[in-house]
Amino acid sequence: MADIAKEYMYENIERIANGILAQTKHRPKLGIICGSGLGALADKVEDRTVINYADITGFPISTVPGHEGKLVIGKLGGKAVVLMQGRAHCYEGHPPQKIAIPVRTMKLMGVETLFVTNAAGGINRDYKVGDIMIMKDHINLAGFAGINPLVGNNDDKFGPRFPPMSNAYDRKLRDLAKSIAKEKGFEPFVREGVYCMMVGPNFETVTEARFLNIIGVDATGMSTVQEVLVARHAGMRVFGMSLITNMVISEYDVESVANHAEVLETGKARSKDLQTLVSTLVERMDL
Ligand SMILES: O=P(O)(O)O[C@H]1O[C@H](CO)[C@@H](O)[C@H]1O
Ligand SMILES: Nc1nc2[nH]cnc2c(=O)[nH]1
Repeated sequence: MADIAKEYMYENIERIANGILAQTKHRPKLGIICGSGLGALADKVEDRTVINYADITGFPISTVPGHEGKLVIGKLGGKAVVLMQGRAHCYEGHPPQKIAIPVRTMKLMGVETLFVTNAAGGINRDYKVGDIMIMKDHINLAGFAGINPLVGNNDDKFGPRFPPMSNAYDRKLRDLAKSIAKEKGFEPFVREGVYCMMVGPNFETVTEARFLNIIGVDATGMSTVQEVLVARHAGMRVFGMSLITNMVISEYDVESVANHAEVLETGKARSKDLQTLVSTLVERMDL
């Protein structure tokens, strides 16, 4: 089996993690990854240290609008957090093992729980643009094609060779999020469902949309799953939310098409509610 490239090795990730910790007084146990257009949550982080990904040697950089590329470390809901304002994606040319770097860095910084958020296209026909989907499970469709960050030599220091994935999304956190949604009057637009990762960067064809619907997918995107695989491999607790920024077109000959500008617009429109959900969850969860 091929050796792991130096940049993905434990010692390198440890170096990155220690370098970040040396720049902040905070010792976060919670990590949050903000998806397309959802980085405004960083404005709620107090007493913060901000580091550009570009200044962290070895960190994957995002080239996509709506992904600021900043690591924000500080206090949210009274708890120390490390928040990623934007993420890198495989379709930008990063190998999946590179997508693993930020999650493993957080783990070696002491993070035990990871929140992931993303913008996603609605596949479930009952969903509407602006709905927030609590992630119950995922399908790693990219993994079916061999794109999986856990492929290659396994370093047991990161986690076991064969990690289970049947309970990837923490049930207690999902229940807490649902009860907060009820209390805040968000129930009409908060769902729970299954996310599927496509590699992208193209949006889906009509037949792909129909296929995803048939196999039980509720929403689809081009990220998140790889981060969750790495986090669960490392024994981290995971919670995820998708903002439905558009409905994936599942009828032939429809004139309108999916586009990233619409994704960012919806992000802006619903981002306050998403921020409220996340920050209240952070405030109330055990860490
Ligand atoms: O998953 P996030 O990073 O939120 O972004 C989603 O939005 C972009 C497409 O508009 C893709 O990058 C897709 O994955
Ligand atoms: N694959 C995919 N990713 C998205 N991200 C936001 N919207 C979409 C979508 O419709 N499809």
